[in-house]
Amino acid sequence: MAKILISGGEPLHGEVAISGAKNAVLPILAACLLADEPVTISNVPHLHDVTTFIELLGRMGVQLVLDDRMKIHVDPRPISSYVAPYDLVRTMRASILVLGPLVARFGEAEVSLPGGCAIGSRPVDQHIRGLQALGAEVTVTNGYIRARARRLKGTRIAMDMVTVTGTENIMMAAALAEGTTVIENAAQEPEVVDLAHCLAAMGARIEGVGTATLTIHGAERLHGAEYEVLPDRIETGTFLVGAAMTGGKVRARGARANTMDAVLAKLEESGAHISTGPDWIELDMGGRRPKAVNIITAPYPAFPTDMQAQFTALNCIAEGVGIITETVFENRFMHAHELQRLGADIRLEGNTAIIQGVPKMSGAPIMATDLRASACLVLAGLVAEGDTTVDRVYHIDRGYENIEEKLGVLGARIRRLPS
Ligand SMILES: CC(=O)N[C@H]1[C@@H](OP(=O)(O)OP(=O)(O)OC[C@H]2O[C@@H](n3ccc(=O)[nH]c3=O)[C@H](O)[C@@H]2O)O[C@H](CO)[C@@H](O)[C@@H]1O
Ligand SMILES: C=C(OP(=O)(O)O)C(=O)O
Repeated sequence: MAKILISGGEPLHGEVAISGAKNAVLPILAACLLADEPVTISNVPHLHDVTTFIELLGRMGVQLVLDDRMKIHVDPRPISSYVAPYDLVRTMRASILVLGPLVARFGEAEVSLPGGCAIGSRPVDQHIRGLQALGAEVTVTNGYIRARARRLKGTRIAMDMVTVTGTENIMMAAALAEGTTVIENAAQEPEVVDLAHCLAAMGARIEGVGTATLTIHGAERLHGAEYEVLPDRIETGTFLVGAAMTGGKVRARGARANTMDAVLAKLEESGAHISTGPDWIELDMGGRRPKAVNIITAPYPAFPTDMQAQFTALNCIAEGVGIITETVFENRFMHAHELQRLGADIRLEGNTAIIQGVPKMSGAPIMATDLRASACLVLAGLVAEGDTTVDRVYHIDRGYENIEEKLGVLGARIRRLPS
């Protein structure tokens, strides 16, 4: 298994190009199933999850052509199968996103239940309930969700909790339903907004985009479109935290500050100077050690759970005590034990981590357990004295494009050790 080796101690300096957002491109790829013409998506990040989604659509018979500028041309017309099999779904939960589009456009879908993962149990009951409310007949047998419908019918759906992919699945299904659907308690994440904009480019009519109430007027058909995926706010945040932890100065190019208010506020609170432009964010730490920050994760626009691990790493070497409470997933502190191996002082109490910053950590072999945990461990390696090797880095490749190259350009001493 490939590992990443980091020799800590170098501050990050320079400019880094931000890739398209994983959590936007995956639902947008699923949305292509709704169109009756080809869709072209640009700013597609080179990620393992994207490759998996391409494989999933390809197995269904969808024609995908990737050009060298990270554009994908998706032609859904040759589709011949409506199945998302277990072997792909188990490696990428986002495969559940094909459920709504398949049943809305083709009247049937068979998608493996994703099951739990390292960060929590992650049920999909809201996806199923939403589709049932739209009139689909849904059964769950032998580990598969099977959904059928002649034509979905618009209705009012109040989600029990804010769910990102749940909102996306229902929004996509409703885009081809008969009549109007209202989703209450909808997720407001920028990636949900990006999907709504893509659907609009395909001819969907959606009101309330970016709010907790979405009104979707179902269309008879959705047509082809060209759409550019928004920049990844979590990748951006990860590099900025790296700069803050190492006392450096980094400009994230192709980043959108207006999707990152909660994260940028916490970085400022930690002592960073932040400046922004229409498509860039610069963080200058001026060689200072960060101050500890308290964080409570919650759905957008509050602080994102996908940045929790990175700020846990920051608090480890910060001045003072930082308290981090995770409210979205029940088991998202697996990185804490690995950080302790580097010398971090972390006490876990249920869904809260109490972190007493230490002046220095020391390198050690550590193991990644999930995507953001691996990013957090790499960040910790940047400041730990000596060598840190992060094992199981396949997790990081799910959501970060060339992370070691990008950090290398910023001055980090980092390289991938082949398996
Ligand atoms: C591909 C993608 O976009 N992934 C993101 C998405 O995941 P994902 O969409 O899977 O996460 P959700 O927003 O659905 O999960 C939020 C909470 O709701 C619970 N829940 C969700 C659905 C459901 O039917 N029943 C239920 O109980 C989950 O277990 C979790 O506790 O949003 C998460 C929360 O911002 C992010 O961490 C993930 O990076
Ligand atoms: C949890 C994440 O992704 P996924 O929902 O794809 O597992 C993430 O991006 O941090």
